[in-house]
Amino acid sequence: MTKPPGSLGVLEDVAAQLCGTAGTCPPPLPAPTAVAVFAADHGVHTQGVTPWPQEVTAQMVANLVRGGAVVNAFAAQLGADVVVVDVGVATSYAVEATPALLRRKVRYGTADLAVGPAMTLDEARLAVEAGIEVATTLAADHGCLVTGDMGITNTTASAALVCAFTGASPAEATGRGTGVDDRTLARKVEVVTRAVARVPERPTTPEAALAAVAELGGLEHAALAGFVLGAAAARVPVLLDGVIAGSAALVAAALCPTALEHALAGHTSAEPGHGLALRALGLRPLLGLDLRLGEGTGALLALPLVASAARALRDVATFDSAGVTGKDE
Ligand SMILES: O=C(O)c1ccc[n+]([C@@H]2O[C@H](COP(=O)([O-])O)[C@@H](O)[C@H]2O)c1
Ligand SMILES: Cc1cc2nc[nH]c2cc1C
Repeated sequence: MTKPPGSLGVLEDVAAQLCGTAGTCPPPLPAPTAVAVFAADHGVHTQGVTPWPQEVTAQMVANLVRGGAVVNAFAAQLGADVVVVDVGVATSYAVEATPALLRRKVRYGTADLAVGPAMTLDEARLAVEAGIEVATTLAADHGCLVTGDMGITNTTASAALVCAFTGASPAEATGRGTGVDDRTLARKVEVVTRAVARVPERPTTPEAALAAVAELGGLEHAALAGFVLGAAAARVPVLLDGVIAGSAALVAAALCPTALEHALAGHTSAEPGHGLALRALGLRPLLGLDLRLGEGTGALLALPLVASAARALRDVATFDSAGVTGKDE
């Protein structure tokens, strides 16, 4: 290629990874792209760990399906499709049947992870399978999958998963989520501490990973773990969003370590557990914009970088074809 070796830095790693995922060089463009926004509610909401009412999850599902959320605006900018997947929304919403909403509800919100298992092993497995199914279906006509999430309280479950899978302390891994005050943050750390104490540290087997996500997770975390596995099995790159996807990717890595070879980290969010998860996974985030929205927004912003990495390998002339003299050896 007509450039000094290594001059595209991290994008060269991205390009090589895209080749490995597709099994071809140059790689296909990461297009068309689909964002799957996994939505669910959390019993731990009763502990007062977020200022937002639980109903906001259902209300945002309706907003996402109508195209009014930030992720819809970012997806429109890039020509990406947005699909909302209800794996566990607790309250009702009035949305007509549409391909933009997949109803895959496993249960109406999890149980309170502060006091006991968030869900049963069977429910965790069903949510993982829903994620695999959605990825498999989307991968049939998309060249890139993007993770999204919507779930009031889900940064508490994310922090608990990061602690369990990385060994980080609750104080390091727990953040302000949507923007909680000091008292709420202290309560959140205390809840995460109690929950993590019930789980054996650093699950590495598939059985232990499923047990940990059942104990601590949200239904969207389990589904996102499945989504990562499904994308890998279909050999389509999966671009991860924020701390919810990052903590779910820890579950996916314990279910099937090689699946993460097909994952890219779009950004690091402001939530401290996210950086901890990415470091444990060995994933380098493409952007760092202090985002803390979720929905898939940060991952989508990184999509043009991934596309440019593919373009470089596909379109750039070689020294021979362009008649450019190589460097002296
Ligand atoms: O993506 C992130 O890293 C991220 C960081 C902070 C908040 N969020 C979003 O905010 C919601 C959860 O925040 P909270 O404070 O209710 O736990 C949920 O809908 C997430 O998508 C997302
Ligand atoms: C309004 C709102 C939108 C969101 N999108 C993702 N998480 C969210 C949380 C809230 C509160």
